[in-house]
Amino acid sequence: MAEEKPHCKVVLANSIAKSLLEEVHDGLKKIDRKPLLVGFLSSADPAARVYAEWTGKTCNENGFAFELREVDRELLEDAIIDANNDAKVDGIIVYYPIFGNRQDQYLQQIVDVSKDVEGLSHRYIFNMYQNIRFLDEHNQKKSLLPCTPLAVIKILEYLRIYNTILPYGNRLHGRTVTVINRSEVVGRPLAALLANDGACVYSVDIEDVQQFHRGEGLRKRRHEVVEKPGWTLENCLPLSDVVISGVPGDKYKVPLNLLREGAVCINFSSERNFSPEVKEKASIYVPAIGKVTIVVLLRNLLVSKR
Ligand SMILES: NC(=O)C1=CN([C@@H]2O[C@H](COP(=O)(O)OP(=O)(O)OC[C@H]3O[C@@H](n4cnc5c(N)ncnc54)[C@H](O)[C@@H]3O)[C@@H](O)[C@H]2O)C=CC1
Ligand SMILES: Nc1nc(=O)c2c([nH]1)NC[C@@H]1CN(c3ccc(C(=O)N[C@@H](CCC(=O)O)C(=O)O)cc3)C=[N+]21
Repeated sequence: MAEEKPHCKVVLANSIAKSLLEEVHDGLKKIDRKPLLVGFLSSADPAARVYAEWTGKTCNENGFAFELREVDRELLEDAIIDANNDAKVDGIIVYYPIFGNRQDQYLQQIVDVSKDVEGLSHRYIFNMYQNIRFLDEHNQKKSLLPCTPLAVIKILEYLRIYNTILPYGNRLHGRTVTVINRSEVVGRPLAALLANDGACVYSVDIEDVQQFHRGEGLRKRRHEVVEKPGWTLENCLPLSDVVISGVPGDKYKVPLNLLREGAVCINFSSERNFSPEVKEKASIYVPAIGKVTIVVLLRNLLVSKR
């Protein structure tokens, strides 16, 4: 008998973005004018330009104004300060990499917290790692989460990896997730967020493997990190219900032979980290997430205005 096609469901970012956009449209109705998002492009990275162009398109199609300011990187600091002080500007995003070193982190912190839609201001990142979910003591103002990690979470919610039978904050209890990338903008915050929600997370970078977890019975209030000396993907992948990969460059491929049968695979790299054969083994495959990230950006802008 001929073999049937593999039963992998490929979920595209577009369908997930659509359900989030409805929420954004509802939020827009509650404010009296068209919000203005300003993007600063001083990066030579082609991915940054493409991302900026998509952001503009998504804004225009959904009732936001977007202004792209292309400035020389030496003038960027003052340009950000001007936007901070301009009451007409509701949100600011600065595209990276610019200098590709610690100066980028310095510039990131120049953006006023109230206009930071990317959620990378120190205050937001601190709250995230500490598992503090609100900015005020009355739990009225939500602390923003970094866009790309939050986009991944929205995808996991959409895919029902988050179990809504469990209380909010513990909905990943029992899930094991591998995150391949530990950058300060995506991989490390993502591992922390998933672990704060109850998952056992293996965070893999080019050097080593770390485990992020709230401990047996989720007794801890926030995640702890332990080194896994000698561990590699060979140890993590066979244990993982979900594999999230974001390795830059077109050389890298996740070793599919190590994947658990029926794993959920998500790629956030600009390049495909999973070869097409992933569909032979995965139950769900999400090949790219950029469109969701942009909608989360708009959602963050609205949340910060509340
Ligand atoms: N879809 C989206 O919304 C977004 C996508 N990206 C994309 O994600 C990718 C990563 O971006 P960043 O985190 O900013 O990059 P980065 O260069 O700062 O970090 C790369 C990470 O991957 C790890 N890595 C590299 N080679 C590896 C290997 N062979 N095995 C295991 N780990 C390895 C590094 O150790 C590091 O932790 C890029 O392609 C970028 O364009 C970035 C931001 C948002
Ligand atoms: N401040 C800042 N924040 C960023 O988030 C940021 C940045 N700077 N600089 C540039 C990188 C790059 N980046 C991507 C966005 C979407 C896709 C992506 O996955 N896009 C398509 C995939 C395209 C394809 O089909 O190959 C999609 O989701 O449909 C990739 C990469 C965000 N970045």
